Amino acid sequence: MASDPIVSHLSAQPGIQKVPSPKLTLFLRRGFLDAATCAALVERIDAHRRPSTISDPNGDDAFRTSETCDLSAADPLVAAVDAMLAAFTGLDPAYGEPLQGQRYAVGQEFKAHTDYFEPDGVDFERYCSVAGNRTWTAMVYLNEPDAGGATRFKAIDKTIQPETGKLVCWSNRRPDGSLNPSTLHHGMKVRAGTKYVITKWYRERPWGW
Ligand SMILES: O=C(O)CCC(=O)C(=O)O
Ligand SMILES: [Fe+2]
Repeated sequence: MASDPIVSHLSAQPGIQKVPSPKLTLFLRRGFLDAATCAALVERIDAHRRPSTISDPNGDDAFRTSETCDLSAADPLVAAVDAMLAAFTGLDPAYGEPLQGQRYAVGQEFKAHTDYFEPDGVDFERYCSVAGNRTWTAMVYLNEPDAGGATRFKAIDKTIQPETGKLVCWSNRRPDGSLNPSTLHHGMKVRAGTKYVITKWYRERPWGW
């Protein structure tokens, strides 16, 4: 099979680490953002947060208990970070959803989920009719909570610890293009301190704004 150009692009980036797994295409890059940029993003998240939501509600009101911040693309810092993510991943910025921040206080989490939308889910049309499903996820930890808050990929038994500025990115699809359930991941409960991340999701087609 022809190699995925995004995987080739990512593999060539300085400082990149590929997590060895036949099940999942997952990369890490420590120090992707510097501490000052992370701190500036944390300030924005603190100022503009709202309760996080989920698609395809499953009856568990405690499934995602964090708060979310829609970061403004008109903010030069946000635009610069967005451009860095596109350049680093090789993904077309036109295919990206608006950058979001997530904040987890003690006890908050995002239980095991996949970032793609289930094609047979009630919310599929609503979220995917224009831009298609999510292809790649890029996430950057903005700080280090005092305890807890790791991201766990159960299917490959890999737990990633938050570290200021560390980028995690993965394909939500298998090499043949099918949705990959092995991307199941859990933003684990923060036990002490507060956790901040930014998340960027890319789609199959342009986002449309
Ligand atoms: O906070 C984390 O570690 C994971 C966040 C996540 O999976 C998401 O926002 O989709
Ligand atoms: Fe996720």
